[in-house]
Amino acid sequence: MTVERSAFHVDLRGIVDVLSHHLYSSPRVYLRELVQNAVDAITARTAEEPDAPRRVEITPADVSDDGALHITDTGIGLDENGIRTVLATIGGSTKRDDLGFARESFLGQFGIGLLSCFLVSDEIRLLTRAEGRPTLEWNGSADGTYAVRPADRERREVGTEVVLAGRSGDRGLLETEAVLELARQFASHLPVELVVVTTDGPVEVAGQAFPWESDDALADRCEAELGFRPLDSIRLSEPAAGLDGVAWVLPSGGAPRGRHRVYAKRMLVGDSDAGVLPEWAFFVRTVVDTDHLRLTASRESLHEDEVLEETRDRIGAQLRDWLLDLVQRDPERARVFFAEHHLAVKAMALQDDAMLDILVDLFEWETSTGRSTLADVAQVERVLTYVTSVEDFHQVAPIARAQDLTVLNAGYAYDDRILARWLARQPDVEGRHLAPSDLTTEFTELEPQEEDRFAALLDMAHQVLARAGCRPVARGFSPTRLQAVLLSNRAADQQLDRAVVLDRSSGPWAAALATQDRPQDLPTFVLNARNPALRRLVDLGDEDLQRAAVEALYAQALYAGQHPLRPFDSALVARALPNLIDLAINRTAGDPA
Ligand SMILES: Nc1ncnc2c1ncn2[C@@H]1O[C@H](COP(=O)(O)OP(=O)(O)OP(=O)(O)O)[C@@H](O)[C@H]1O
Repeated sequence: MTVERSAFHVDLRGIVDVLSHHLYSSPRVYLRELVQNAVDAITARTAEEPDAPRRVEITPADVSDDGALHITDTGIGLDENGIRTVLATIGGSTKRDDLGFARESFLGQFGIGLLSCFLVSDEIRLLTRAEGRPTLEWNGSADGTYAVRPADRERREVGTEVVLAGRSGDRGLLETEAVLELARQFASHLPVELVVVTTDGPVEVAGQAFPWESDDALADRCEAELGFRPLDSIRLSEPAAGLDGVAWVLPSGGAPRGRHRVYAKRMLVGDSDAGVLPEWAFFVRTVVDTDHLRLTASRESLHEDEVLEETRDRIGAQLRDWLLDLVQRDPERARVFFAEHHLAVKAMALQDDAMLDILVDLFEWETSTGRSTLADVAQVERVLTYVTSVEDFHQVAPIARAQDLTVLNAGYAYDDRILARWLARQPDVEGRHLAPSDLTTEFTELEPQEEDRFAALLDMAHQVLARAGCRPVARGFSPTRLQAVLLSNRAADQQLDRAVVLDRSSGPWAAALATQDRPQDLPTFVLNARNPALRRLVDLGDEDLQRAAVEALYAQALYAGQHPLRPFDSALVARALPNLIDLAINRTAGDPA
């Protein structure tokens, strides 16, 4: 039996629906697709006829006589055979070679771009004339039908005109304001003459130079294009990807400013970095143009392949080289860069030894004895003691400081991995990871008699610190010269309340106590009942002095643990020491007020 083969029927509405909802991010892309087809047609024509005009003209729907958008080009045009092969076939394109590979010189290749016009219009009319041929009209409808016939009027010039009638009540994207905005966004760097006809006359849109092609200073161009003054401008070039560009270093590491601009053959791809940058390079904003990197079918991003991966690595190397050079050339600016962008530098240092060396020499880490570079710490300490969480650092810093021990805070992103990498390369330095319990296990409960002795001071602390959101308690701990510490809730629970919690978890009151609200998130302010000065303060019973002292002790505990200050804390820290000094002077002068 012979099997009859049939052609697929295509539900064009279904395809347009897929395009609009799953391929393109917005119907706005219709204009980019039309301009891109016009430019490709001009490229094809000028390959054979170098002196042919290179002109595209767009007449928005609100300006034209017939209320439709017109886009006219001086490109190669299509003959009847061309129309029937490419415009009658979804996926048909003249921009692939005989083996089906995309031709380098064209922006298009997939044979679907024209369909994006159905996102804004139910009908596409195309009038086209190839060299030495009559003008033909192709009429495509969103219901999936099309017709080809000789045009009513002959085009004078070789080229193509596409006409979009739009949809009634929904022509906004075809009108002047949107057309100008879209043309400027996508096409301002295209190497053709592109004119938008407006009621005020023609507006020239394309032909603009990229920042690296113009005579303006790159920093000025950054301000004009992306809206910030960069810390530095880095020229990027990667011939294998036909890539040229500039990376502008953000002046601060805070909220992202400006967006990237990635162009392919001078047409805007999008405002993400499109995979051109390594993920650690979040300290730059780039404008790049690539000739060889492949686009995805939506043309809104670059195709992730080996060439893109290699390009990303090379661009990463260029950014690293810039920083290595900056350190030599302008150490002060390098320092500013480090202060703002240390996260990015740390991410780089994880992959790159030269960057790690720079980080070790320049980056100042938080330690219990002040800020210090790893290189400086290593000069005095053979054993590098560190903690791997910021919270742990707040717990151990005051105690370590009281014992003259330098503990490094490796609690921020990448820190522990960087330390491990660095230590692995330092035969003379040993790393010691410190758990808070290694330093702070000895908070002992007070005897009942001692508790009574401290009760009044604790009452005072409750009053003074009511708005500080902490729980004052008195315990005995070492070293005795440390007067008070502020422990976060987690550490406090682990170290102070274990006995209490155990008590509560058994016995007749256990169930009731288990449900009783405890101030779970409050840090604990622990006064050291063994400290001689505190014992005297308690015994003096001088309320004014106790109040001033409690504030100063709390301020000192905040500072020693390098806790972040909330508004209440800042106000308290600002007044605590002056109050104490006033009090001391008044007392010495014999004025008890
Ligand atoms: N302005 C034009 N001048 C000449 N030919 C055109 C024009 N517009 C479209 N064509 C022809 O129609 C074909 C299909 O266009 P379409 O935009 O759908 O796909 P493409 O540009 O080939 O690929 P892509 O989907 O990547 O854009 C093109 O390959 C080209 O041959």
